[in-house]
Amino acid sequence: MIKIVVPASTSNLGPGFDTFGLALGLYNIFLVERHPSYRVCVIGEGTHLPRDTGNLMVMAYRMACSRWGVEEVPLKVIQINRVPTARGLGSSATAIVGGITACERIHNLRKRVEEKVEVALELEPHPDNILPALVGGLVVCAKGEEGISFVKLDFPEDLRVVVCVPSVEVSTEEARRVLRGDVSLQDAVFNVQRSCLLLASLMTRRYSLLKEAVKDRLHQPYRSRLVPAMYTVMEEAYTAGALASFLSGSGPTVASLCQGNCEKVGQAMVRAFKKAGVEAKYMVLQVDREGTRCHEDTDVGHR
Ligand SMILES: Nc1ncnc2c1ncn2[C@@H]1O[C@H](COP(=O)(O)OP(=O)(O)O)[C@@H](O)[C@H]1O
Ligand SMILES: N[C@@H](CCOP(=O)(O)O)C(=O)O
Repeated sequence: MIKIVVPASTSNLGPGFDTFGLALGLYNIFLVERHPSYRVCVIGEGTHLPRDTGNLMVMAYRMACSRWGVEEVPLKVIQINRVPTARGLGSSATAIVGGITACERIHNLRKRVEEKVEVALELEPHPDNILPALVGGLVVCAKGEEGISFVKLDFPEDLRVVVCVPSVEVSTEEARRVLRGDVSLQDAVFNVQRSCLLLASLMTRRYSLLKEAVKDRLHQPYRSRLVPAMYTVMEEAYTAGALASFLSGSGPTVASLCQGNCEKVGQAMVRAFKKAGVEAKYMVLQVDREGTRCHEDTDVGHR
């Protein structure tokens, strides 16, 4: 049996829509072995997920087999999910990366990251969760005619990510539908300035700049109507001592970067959601620096 461990991720980080992704120390585990027919068992988050070839992990496995010219063998998959689904924490990316990695391992292939991303993009058109799930850390990515370009950066060790996960689900598909197809030059410039400022302030540890650097005009304003009290939750996070606060991926989770005050920030965000009538929970997470890892023929413990 092969154990594939894939990290969650928070993407966009405010202004870097479809560009920035950060791997988180929260994991989905996929236990995989050859089997006479496809079988999927889901433990933990997402017990509603398909148990057959309609499961995204299996779809990704089959897609990778077909693109890489190997004959698929049916799999038994046990998913141990810790990443909440449809909350903006890259759950779907874990499934896609899990399936592609399963193909690589079962069929003894060694593929470059770029080759895996190429397959992944057929199932999820934005690379900003796929890449951190694969390689870990803070990833900057760009999709071009020649394929994917990316750089993995060292995220400051002293920062934690406090995620506040509301009980409501928002599918990424729906959260992309509410966006505008065109943007003004002013808004484009606003986001370019802040995306660059965000990277510069993280790389030089100028944390006082982060609050301005995570502002966004391309997606958060439109998504705020899908996420009750979104801006109030961010404001309360700042009042409690957060350095930065933004919508995690397409939401509805709100993520805050903190150097201290993590519990205080988490509790403040939960209270703000509650005031708007929405139950929520928070988690204080480290950044994952390794990305996807595999253990073969191991005695399978629950990480
Ligand atoms: N852990 C998972 N395993 C299998 N399929 C998943 C998983 N997480 C999400 N999916 C599939 O991906 C689809 C899209 O999920 P999405 O709304 O993008 O969630 P997220 O924001 O958590 O990535 C879901 O409808 C579901 O079918
Ligand atoms: N850049 C994408 C990220 C979606 O992430 P998810 O975790 O919500 O699937 C977007 O903003 O749509």
